[in-house]
Amino acid sequence: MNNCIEVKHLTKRFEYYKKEDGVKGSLKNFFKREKLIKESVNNISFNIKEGEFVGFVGPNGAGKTTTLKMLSGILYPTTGEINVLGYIPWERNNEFKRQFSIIMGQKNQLWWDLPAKESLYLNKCIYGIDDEEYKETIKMLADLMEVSNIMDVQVRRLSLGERMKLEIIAALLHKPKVIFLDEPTIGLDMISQKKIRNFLRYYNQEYQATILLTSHYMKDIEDLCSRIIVINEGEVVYDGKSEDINSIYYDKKIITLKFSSAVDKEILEQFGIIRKYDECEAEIEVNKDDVKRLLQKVTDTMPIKDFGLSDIPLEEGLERIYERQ
Ligand SMILES: Nc1ncnc2c1ncn2[C@@H]1O[C@H](COP(=O)(O)OP(=O)(O)OP(=O)(O)O)[C@@H](O)[C@H]1O
Repeated sequence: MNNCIEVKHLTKRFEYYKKEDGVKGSLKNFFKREKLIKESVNNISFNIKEGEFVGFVGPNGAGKTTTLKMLSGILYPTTGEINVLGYIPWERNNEFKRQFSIIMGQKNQLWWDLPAKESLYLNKCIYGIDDEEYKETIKMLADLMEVSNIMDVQVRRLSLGERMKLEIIAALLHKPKVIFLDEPTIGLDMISQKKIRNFLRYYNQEYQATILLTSHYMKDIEDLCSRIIVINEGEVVYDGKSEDINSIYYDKKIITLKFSSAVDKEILEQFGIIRKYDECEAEIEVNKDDVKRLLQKVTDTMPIKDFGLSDIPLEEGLERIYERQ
């Protein structure tokens, strides 16, 4: 498959001035300003193939949004090259604009005082979508997101989740081939997050859309992205399969136990590493091969009310990657 996004040695350096406190400080700044430089993105390179769904993760301030803004042409890079669908994003070619979308969970594109359907209609006109196609697409997207009944409601009256679903519909009306998603599920409840995840999965598969997703919710990344690019302090520190992030833990599992009466921590320690303990509840890290034998022993000898088995959370592998830097 062809590369749809190519990034080579991309760097973004922001220059700004130190602001001193108070009136005296402002006066001083007026005559002599101290220039500061922030290297938000530092020499990153990666390629993304057509139809890939890639997670772009990193701690706060790592450079994710800055990169997405450069990929969509909102910001110029300081140095480096970007090619998206054969276009240089900051040249803002009209053909390019018709083929991508950027959705930012913290920014609105819908008009606050109008019903959502009017903002959607505005996008129809901007993108020159014909009437029949518009009707069909709106119906299909609104049904999938279950928002047909709120199209007439003024945007300011909608809940955060409802608004986000409509923001996504507005951004996808022109059926973009490339989508940059910056925290689309931020602040949403679990049900809305799941609905949006299902929708994005469907859209990616149905239209072979290429999607680059940033999210601090690891469930979004785990559920949707087979590849993850990790950025930290402006540098790419991992680019590979999501499942390999926790490869160091490949032989580990977590057993969660709930007891009907208190169990001593010392007794549990013989089974593995205690990750959490609270008299009637415990989480123990164990070797995969021992799970069956340990569960048998635990159920035979302890007042078990409930138990569960899970993998080591993705966050832990990511933390190790951040710390390694
Ligand atoms: N216009 C600007 N001027 C100066 N510094 C900036 C500017 N925009 C961003 N930065 C800095 O660049 C760094 C990267 O910011 P960016 O928004 O890309 O991070 P992020 O990875 O998206 O973080 P978060 O997860 O918190 O959204 C931050 O330290 C930020 O303060």
